[in-house]
Amino acid sequence: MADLAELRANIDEIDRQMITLLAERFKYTEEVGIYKDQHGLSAQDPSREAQQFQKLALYAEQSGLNPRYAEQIYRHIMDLVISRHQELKTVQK
Ligand SMILES: O=C(O)C(=O)C[C@]1(C(=O)O)C=C[C@@H](O)C=C1
Repeated sequence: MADLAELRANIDEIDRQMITLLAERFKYTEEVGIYKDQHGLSAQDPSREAQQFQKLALYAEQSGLNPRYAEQIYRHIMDLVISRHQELKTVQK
């Protein structure tokens, strides 16, 4: 059994990688938000989300992650993205 410091070092490294990937994901969703604003599209796209949640559940199962955790984490991420897209739409032009 690894000691606590070793376990926490692994967690810290995963957190570093997750933040890097989240920053990258939010850069792309920012571009999507600008595109949606310019083309008069809704901030939220439920059919796209349904496809994503299906894939996320599969990835979670394949990785041994509780699919409900994946769903809750991504629901929160997407809600943040939707809020940002709504904000982009209300910016004075
Ligand atoms: O793909 C889009 O249309 C997005 O706005 C991105 C995103 C996402 O974070 O993946 C966010 C909100 C939408 O409801 C669907 C997906």
